[in-house]
Order: sequence, then C-alpha cells, then structure tokens
Amino acid sequence: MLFSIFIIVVFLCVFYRLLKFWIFNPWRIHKDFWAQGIPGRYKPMIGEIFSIRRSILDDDPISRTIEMTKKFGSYYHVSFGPIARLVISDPLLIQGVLKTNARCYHKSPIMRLVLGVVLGSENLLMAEDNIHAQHRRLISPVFQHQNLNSMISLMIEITSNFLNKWLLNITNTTNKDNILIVDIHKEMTGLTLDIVTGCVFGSGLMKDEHIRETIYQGITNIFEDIGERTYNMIGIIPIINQLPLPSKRRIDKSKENIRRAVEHIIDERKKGFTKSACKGPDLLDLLLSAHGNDKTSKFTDEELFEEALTFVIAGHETTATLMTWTLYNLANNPDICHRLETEIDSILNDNEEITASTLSLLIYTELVLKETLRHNHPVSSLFRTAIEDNTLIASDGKHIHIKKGTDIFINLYMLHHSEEYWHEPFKFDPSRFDEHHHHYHHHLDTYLPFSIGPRSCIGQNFAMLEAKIMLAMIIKRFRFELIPGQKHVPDMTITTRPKYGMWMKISPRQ
Ligand code: HEM
Repeated sequence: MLFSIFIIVVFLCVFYRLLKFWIFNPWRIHKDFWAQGIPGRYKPMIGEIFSIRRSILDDDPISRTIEMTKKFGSYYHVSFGPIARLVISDPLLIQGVLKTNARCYHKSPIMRLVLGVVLGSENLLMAEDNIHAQHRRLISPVFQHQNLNSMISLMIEITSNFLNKWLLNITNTTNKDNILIVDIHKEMTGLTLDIVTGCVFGSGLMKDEHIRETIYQGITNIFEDIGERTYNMIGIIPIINQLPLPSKRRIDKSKENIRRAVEHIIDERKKGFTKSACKGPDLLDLLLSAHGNDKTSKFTDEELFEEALTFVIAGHETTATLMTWTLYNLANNPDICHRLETEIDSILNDNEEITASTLSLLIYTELVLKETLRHNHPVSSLFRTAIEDNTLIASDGKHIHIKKGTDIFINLYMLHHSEEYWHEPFKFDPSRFDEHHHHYHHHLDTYLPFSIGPRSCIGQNFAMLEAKIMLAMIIKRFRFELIPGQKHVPDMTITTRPKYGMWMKISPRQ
C-alpha cells in the first residue's frame, strides 16, 4: 500500500515537472513579453522546431532568420521546442547580455546538454560563476603574446608539411592534370586539428599515431552525433538526453577513448617523457604550471583534462570554418584574391621564414580574414539563459524585462548583416575594415566574431595568428577554384561549416 502511494507520488511529481517544463514555464514567459509589447509568436510544445527543421531540410537556414527579423525586428520572442526564447540582433541588447548584465546569465541549458556530454562542466567553456572566473584567471596568461609567438614556428612547420602533401599529390606522376580536387573543409579541419593538438600536446601526440588517430576520430564522430542530436531533440531534452541510445553510447565511447589518450599524454608529460614541440612551453605546459597569485590554486587532473580537450574542441572547427569560407570568398572574388596574392608575394620569401614582424605586415590578409569573420562568421549564434530577473535596454530605448529562465538567442548572423550598421552587408568587401576607408563611426559594438565580456573567446589571438599563417602560406603556394554545381549551405548547428563540404580544385601557383 505504502509502496503504491509512493509510486503515485513519484509519478505525479514527474508529471508535474514535465507539465511545468513543456507548458507552464514557456507560457509564463511569452505572456510577459506580450504584455511588454515585444513582438513574437508562440507555438506550444514544439515552438519553431519544425520550421527550423524545414529550413534545414530545404538547405536554406539563412532566409528563415532574415525573414523573421524582417517580420519582427531586432528583438522578438519564439520557442524552440519547450524553451521560450528571446531572439536578439540589437547591439545594445547583445551587449547587455554578454557584458553589462553578464552576471544575470549562464550559458543556455541547450548548450550544456549538447556540449556537456563531451566536455563535462569543469572547464572554461562550460563552467559558471566563481569556477569560471577562477579558471579564466588561471588561463588568461596562457594566451599572452609571448607564449603565442613561441608557437609560430610550430604552426609554420605543421602547415608546411601539410602543404607539401598537397604538392606531392599534385606532382604525382599519375596525376596528369597537375591539379588536386579536395573537400577543402575536410582538409582545413585536418590542418587546424594538427595545429591545435600540436600546440596543446606537443611531441606526446605527434610521436604516437594511435593516440592521434583516437583523438581525431573521436572528435569527428562526436561532432557528427551532437549535431544530429540537437535537431532530432534527443540531445536537448533532459532525462531523454541521458538515455543509452546508440548516439549517446557512441559519444560516451568516443569520449572514453579520448579521455584515456589525453590522460596518457598528460601523465607522460608530468613524468618528463615528452616535451613541447613549440619554441617555448606549449599549452599543456602552461596549463600544468598555471597557478593563482597565492601559488596554491592549481588545476586538478580532471580540470586539466577538460581544459586541454576544450582547447581542441573550441579551437579547431571554428578556425577550419573560417579558413574554408575565406577560400570560398577568394575563389568568388578574383580581384580581391589577386590583391591578396600581391601582398603575400611581396612580404613572404620562398623559405617560409615567417616571424611575428612579418605577420604584422600582412595587413590586407588580416582584412580578408576579418571580413570573412563578419560575412561567414563561424559561430553564428550564442545561447544564454537568464538566471535571475533583469532589465535590458535596446538601442531604440526600449526597456525589456527578462524573467528568470528565459533563453536568449544572440543572433550574430543578423547583427553582422544589419543594413542599419553595415553598408551592403551581403557583399564580401574586406576594405570595409580598412581604417582609411571605413565610413562607420558608431559607438555600438556591431562586430562580435569573438563575442565580448567575461566570456569572450580566450583563443582569439591564437586563432588570428594561426589563420594568418595558414592563409599566407596557402595563398603563396596555391590557387583555388570552386568545382561548379555544388550547393554551399552553411550548417548552422554548431559552427557554420559547409553542410555538403566545399569541393575545390587546387593547383600550384609557380
Ligand atoms: C576563428 C576561430 C574562433 C572563433 C570564431 C571563436 C569564437 C568564439 C566565441 C564566439 C566564443 C563565445 C562562446 C559563447 O559565449 O558561447 C568563444 C569562446 C571560447 N573560445 Fe573561441 N573561437 C575561435 C577559436 C578558438 C581557439 C583557437 C581556441 C583555443 C585554442 C578557442 C577557445 C575558446 C574558449 C576556451 C572559449 C570559452 C571562453 C569562456 O567562456 O571563458 N577559440 N570562441
């Protein structure tokens, strides 16, 4: 009897929680937005899932976001499944969430559910509040210029070896046309993974082909599964998200393999069996020696593992996506490509000796990367959730009261393509970032490729350094052409990588 009552109570509790999650909470938030005169629409239970899914199946995710912004403006409320969210592309609102009111926001549960299965919660990307602040303090010095500069030679060496392989394939005697046809995104992902793992793990990774393969394969598989799990909703519904379905089991297995490999690397380094492959300490050395002012707070083994993996996960797809779209833009804009070639030819010598000062001369190269970071931003949206009630102010002066539990979708794509802030926003034009030419002098932050505030990208200087080196070396040696008849669809799930790859014809320049 007692047992039956217990079962009924448990059942009612679960039922109530589900109702609250699916119906009461989102309804409360939407009602509040309507009362404040904020435009939007609410479809109970499913929200926008089907319309988003349709736009993905139709290979046109961008039109949807443009249409919604045209219809509702730079802030509006919708739902994603059971999650009520405010979509914002207004720069002042974005600044409020990421900077001014940052303490009222956490990363959204969606992100936690999607990436948390891989990364855990004790790392810079996922941790919150005090733990995040402590990790950020420990890690910030790791990315100082002096440390980054000592990584340049390794970045060059890895890129050079990589490009030599292309050349070898092209000059292969069986290759009569002297060209190579590749999925450039896959190539760039391989290259950025080589660079980031080289800079994090050093010789420990490079000397062991098995470990390297485990990490590469594991990360590739995990990325595929989490993308899929977001859109069939399995990955974003609590409890269901933990069920041992095939995708979850695959993720767990890959994660376990990666964990063993990375723990092995860390262990070897601690014992002094391996060392940095950079001129100075690598990221693992720097993590191992990071400590607070009191010299006592150091990372635990679990934290070390998670932070090292975070660098690899946060650092490779993003940079690869930047490279892919940069080459795409260059292939579509021969004049810009020609100007870039001229700059690179005049600054780089044939021995590929690149130093920090050579890099500082590659000004147009930087503009091309900056414009791609605007036009084809690798991270097109950021997700937050309000952990307490707070008020945001939009650039039109409107005060918006945000209820605790509201999800915020920061639409960086629309911010970077707003006609209000950018002249011809859909045109690829690196010169818009040229100090001498640019015509915008607004006080608002309208360009946020690396986000802003206490959670902005800690690897941004690393990423720009790496991208500049890769682009300069690639353009110095090769020319690119898009294979006609392809669809170029940005997959907007995690990064804007091209959904169907990016097939290009590569030929040597000299
Ligand atoms: C072009 C390349 C890159 C882009 C566009 C990019 C962009 C971003 C953005 C927008 C965020 C904020 C995410 C959020 O708030 O949810 C972020 C965070 C982060 N990024 Fe990057 N990133 C890039 C490369 C890298 C690299 C190379 C590394 C490491 C080596 C890295 C490490 C991180 C970390 C650890 C965070 C979390 C910081 C925190 O929450 O304190 N990123 N990145």
